[in-house]
Amino acid sequence: MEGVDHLAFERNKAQFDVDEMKIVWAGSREDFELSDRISRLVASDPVFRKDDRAALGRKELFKNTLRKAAHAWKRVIELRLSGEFSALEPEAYKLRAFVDQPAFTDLHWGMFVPAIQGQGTDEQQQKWLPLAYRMQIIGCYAQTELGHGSNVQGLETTATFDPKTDEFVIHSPTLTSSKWWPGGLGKVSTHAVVYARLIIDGQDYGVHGFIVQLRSLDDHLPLPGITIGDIGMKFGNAAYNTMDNGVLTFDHVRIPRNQMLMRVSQVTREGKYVHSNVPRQLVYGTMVYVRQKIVADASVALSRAVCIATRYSAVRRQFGSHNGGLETQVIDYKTQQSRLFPLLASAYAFRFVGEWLLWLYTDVTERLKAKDFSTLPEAHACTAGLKSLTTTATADGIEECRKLCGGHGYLCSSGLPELFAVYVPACTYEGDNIVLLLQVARHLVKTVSQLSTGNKPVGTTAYMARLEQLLQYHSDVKKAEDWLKPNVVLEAFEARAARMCVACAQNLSKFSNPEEGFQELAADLVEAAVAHCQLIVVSNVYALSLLHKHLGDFISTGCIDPKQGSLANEQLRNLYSQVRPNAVALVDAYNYTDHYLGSILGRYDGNVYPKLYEEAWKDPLNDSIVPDGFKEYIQPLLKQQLRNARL
Ligand SMILES: CC/C=C\C/C=C\C/C=C\C/C=C\CC/C=C/C(=O)SCCNC(=O)CCNC(=O)[C@H](O)C(C)(C)COP(=O)(O)OP(=O)(O)OC[C@H]1O[C@@H](n2cnc3c(N)ncnc32)[C@H](O)[C@@H]1OP(=O)(O)O
Ligand SMILES: Cc1cc2nc3c(=O)[nH]c(=O)nc-3n(C[C@H](O)[C@H](O)[C@H](O)COP(=O)(O)OP(=O)(O)OC[C@H]3O[C@@H](n4cnc5c(N)ncnc54)[C@H](O)[C@@H]3O)c2cc1C
Repeated sequence: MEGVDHLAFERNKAQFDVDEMKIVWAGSREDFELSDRISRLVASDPVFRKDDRAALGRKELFKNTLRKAAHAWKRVIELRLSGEFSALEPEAYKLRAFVDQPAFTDLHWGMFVPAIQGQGTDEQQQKWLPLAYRMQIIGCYAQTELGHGSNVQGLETTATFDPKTDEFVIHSPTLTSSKWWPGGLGKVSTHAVVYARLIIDGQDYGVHGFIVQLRSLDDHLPLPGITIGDIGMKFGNAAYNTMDNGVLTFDHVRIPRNQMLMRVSQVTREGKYVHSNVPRQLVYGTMVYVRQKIVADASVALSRAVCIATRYSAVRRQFGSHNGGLETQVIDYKTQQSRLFPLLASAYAFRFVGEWLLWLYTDVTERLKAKDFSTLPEAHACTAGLKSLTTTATADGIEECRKLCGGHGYLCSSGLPELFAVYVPACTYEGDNIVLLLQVARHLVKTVSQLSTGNKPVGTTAYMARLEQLLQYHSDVKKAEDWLKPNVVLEAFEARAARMCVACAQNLSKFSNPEEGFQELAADLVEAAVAHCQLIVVSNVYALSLLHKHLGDFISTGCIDPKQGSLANEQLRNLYSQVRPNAVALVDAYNYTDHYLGSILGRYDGNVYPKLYEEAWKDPLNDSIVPDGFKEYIQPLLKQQLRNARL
């Protein structure tokens, strides 16, 4: 019934202050109040309706996205929201809070602006950023090509310096050098940061970033030498098809020398290449920035799915009725809890590790300003590893939440299919997850190999300094509740990660060619990297469910024995019982509006069945009782069969 809270009985079980937890989840009271204000404004603004997307064709869908993005920008200005979040929050988040679907603004604010901020000189920032902030130009990040994405050093687009005219000639020498995938490129962006091989006097200096105008600011037509378009439909119906991922080729396009991003390296008027004594990898800085953002993004996406699945699991009853009484809530089944509650814990764990990663990123950014590159390897390994870990867990978690909702989870009106389709490319963009884990493995193997040189490991690898102790370690857990002690859990995870890393390093040492060994052992190295990244994220409930899931590692590395493994599982069940009365309150703390969730199963009031039934009739297929095509194709067949039967 309208207005009745069908989940009130669940909310009354909460054993903590939900309003306080809302502040914890938002990060601060100010951020809670601002995000609460924006989400309610968006929910009440008809421009931001989301329930029509499944029925729109690609062109209508895209046009609608442009309309939303323009309206969102106008509202951000009207409400003077610009700059209100913490200094590090670009406009992207305010716009994303309004538009809540992939749009060109993600790349303008999330990559084009940060690339200029991170790799542009002060003069270049002074020239280009005001234009970008006022959206007088719209930018994208054009790095990936048809033939290369993971292998950035394999990019083929060239930027050849012409000393006669003091220009770079940007060119696509091969079909595979076509820029391919950049979001916002296909139909909207007027400019791009283009990654190309710097060529001076025939010498190749590797990949650098260049600001290139793509379209006229008058009529939006492609400039001479530019061929540009959309790469076509992607996975899912609406999903990422609200984004114009594009294809772009250059036919000897000329740009002024001062449009090469020159904070890291410079080219003088005479054509001399100057590489200031900074790591060449700073050219990858934008990717590091977005990877750390993606970790926070994972907690948002996973919490949306968990919110839907938790509320619906409390509403859904199946089996268990005695003497005509109520059937059992599916959230009371231990199997449902063992699948759902670790995801609930993961959403919180990823939220908190995302805050820590933002601190690490901010710290390394400050150090870079002081030419202190000491924590750059740690920042690269942590952003790469946690981006990989959290996006894989979130993509798998959203799919698990769909399954936790049974048949109704497969309806678009559950919100889960769309959430999955929009989210899954996160395992690929900003770095394929396996490629990134191999980066972490390189860092770990290097750390282990340097232990003998007296190089003290720091940061997230500091536990490697206690290698001798960790290699002798065996858990002294005697009873289930011992697994509730944080240090007991932490030591088990440290020992597992250390032993898996050392085993890889020892096996690598058997190869005369280290690169050959690395390739041969890549699968083991990835598992060691996952163990290290999980150690970073570990928190009680999240940790024990991981320990149970990866029990084989813990036992095969000798950290724990089967009995201790079963005690961990027993403790996990006890924890599920403690989470159970708080489950609905824990997802209420995300403070998502029904509009933002876009899910009938996840409605705050739990009024699922009447709304599911009501929604079904809105489907265009129900516009007519007899569907188009029936009389044309099926009825003649039926009548013919009937005639045949009478003969
Ligand atoms: C609102 C939106 C705002 C923000 C985003 C918010 C949320 C997220 C939501 C949505 C995201 C929005 C849109 C997504 C759009 C997607 C965009 C893209 O996909 S952009 C393209 C991304 N492409 C990649 O990630 C490519 C992956 N490949 C690489 O990074 C490199 O090729 C690789 C690191 C794999 C190899 O590089 P290479 O130069 O060959 O180095 P090598 O492996 O030899 O290592 C040499 C040396 O360098 C160190 N190193 C490598 N990378 C880095 C780095 N980034 N930083 C620091 N150091 C690095 C490496 O460790 C090694 O060191 P040692 O020599 O061993 O010491
Ligand atoms: C939705 C979406 C949006 C995107 N937006 C942008 C954008 O705005 N700008 C941009 O520049 N790019 C963008 N990209 C491109 C994206 O960055 C690349 O697709 C990504 O980096 C993966 O590279 P790839 O496609 O070359 O994959 P590949 O590297 O070809 O991966 C294919 C397979 O090879 C494996 N593999 C590759 N190398 C190794 C190795 N050394 N060892 C072991 N296995 C390996 C991978 O694990 C994977 O299984 C986007 C992509 C998507 C899907």
